Amino acid sequence: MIKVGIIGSTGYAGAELVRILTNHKEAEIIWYGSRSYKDEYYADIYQNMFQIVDAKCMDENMEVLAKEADVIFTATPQGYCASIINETILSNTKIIDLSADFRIKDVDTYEKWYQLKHESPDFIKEAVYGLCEVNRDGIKKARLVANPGCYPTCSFLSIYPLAKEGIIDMNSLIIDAKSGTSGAGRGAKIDNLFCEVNENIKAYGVGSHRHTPEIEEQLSYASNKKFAINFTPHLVPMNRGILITAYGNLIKDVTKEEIRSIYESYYKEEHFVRFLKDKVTPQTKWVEGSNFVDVNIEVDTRTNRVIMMGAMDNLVKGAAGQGVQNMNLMFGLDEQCGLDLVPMFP
Ligand SMILES: NC(=O)C1=CN([C@@H]2O[C@H](COP(=O)(O)OP(=O)(O)OC[C@H]3O[C@@H](n4cnc5c(N)ncnc54)[C@H](OP(=O)(O)O)[C@@H]3O)[C@@H](O)[C@H]2O)C=CC1
Ligand SMILES: CC(=O)N[C@@H](CCC(=O)OP(=O)(O)O)C(=O)O
Repeated sequence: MIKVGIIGSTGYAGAELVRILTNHKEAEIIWYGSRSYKDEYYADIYQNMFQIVDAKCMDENMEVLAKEADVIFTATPQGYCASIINETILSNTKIIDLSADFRIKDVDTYEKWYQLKHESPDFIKEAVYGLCEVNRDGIKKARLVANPGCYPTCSFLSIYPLAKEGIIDMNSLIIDAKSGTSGAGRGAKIDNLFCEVNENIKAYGVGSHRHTPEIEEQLSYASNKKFAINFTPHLVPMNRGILITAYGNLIKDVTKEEIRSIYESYYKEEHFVRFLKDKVTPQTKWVEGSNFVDVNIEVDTRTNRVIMMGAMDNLVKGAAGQGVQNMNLMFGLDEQCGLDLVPMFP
């Protein structure tokens, strides 16, 4: 059994880790980390876990936890993981960080976009970006995995085959993204109050969202080019889900059928990426509660652009599910272990 500690187990991403790992046959949660609910029963905070989880929350003590746990998930705000990590911890356990602390290789870029001083820049080089579909071999050997961001995961997997094949002008890329409010976490914020979100839709972080450099960096590795994109997220009145619609100018003379066969060849072995049938547009409801990313494309011959679409559950493939997928790889398990989550509908 893999012994798992979760720091931030009372947040939305942490709670989703608890939900998934509770059903994982090879893993056992030994530490429900929380500062605010120390010594309280986890199931008193999340009553959906009544008679399922019979454990109390514990304040984090990384030195002790690192000795007891085989892997620690940090489902904590930006800056936390970088503030606690050290060689002693990493020589005792593995870390899967759900925050952005180790996703961006250039420390100045991280500090500029996150407005935070990075407290452990020495570990950035070692961290493996935990996008299993592209970094499988590195993840298997990693001690520290930077779990990708939710918008970057959905954006990247929707665009990756065309970036890799050099079929679109990367500088022409525009990503329009939408997210449910669980993406903003459980902390009380005026922007996420019912009256602010319900019956409403708005763009935010326009031209300045912190996921922009993460998407650019990962797509630059795929395309082998440096470029700048437009990325505009929107907050929509639903609990879960991310929808991406991306636009790029075609720079090769290819047909839609050829593009479809490229996607099919990239994703035919990828269990969690479902390339949909022609004309079927991805929907957040079709992936809710699951680790799937649904992807499709359309070619607009009138404008010579390809339109790339993706849908995903931000808390599963966008956070906890991807984290567990990484854990499975790091411990030599079947990548799908514990992730046979059938999407719920309606
Ligand atoms: N929500 C989402 O869809 C996604 C989230 N993520 C990332 O996952 C991480 C957690 O996000 P999310 O669950 O949404 O956030 P929440 O605000 O819902 O949860 C944050 C958790 O961190 C704990 N916490 C807060 N401050 C500290 C601190 N200083 N030290 C230790 N623990 C702290 C809180 O618990 P307590 O006060 O009980 O200790 C809480 O459990 C973030 O880095 C986020 O960017 C990534 C992808 C998607
Ligand atoms: C709706 C909403 O507010 N979403 C969050 C992104 C989700 C998240 O937690 O960011 P990471 O994936 O980088 O961890 C935001 O825009 O900041």
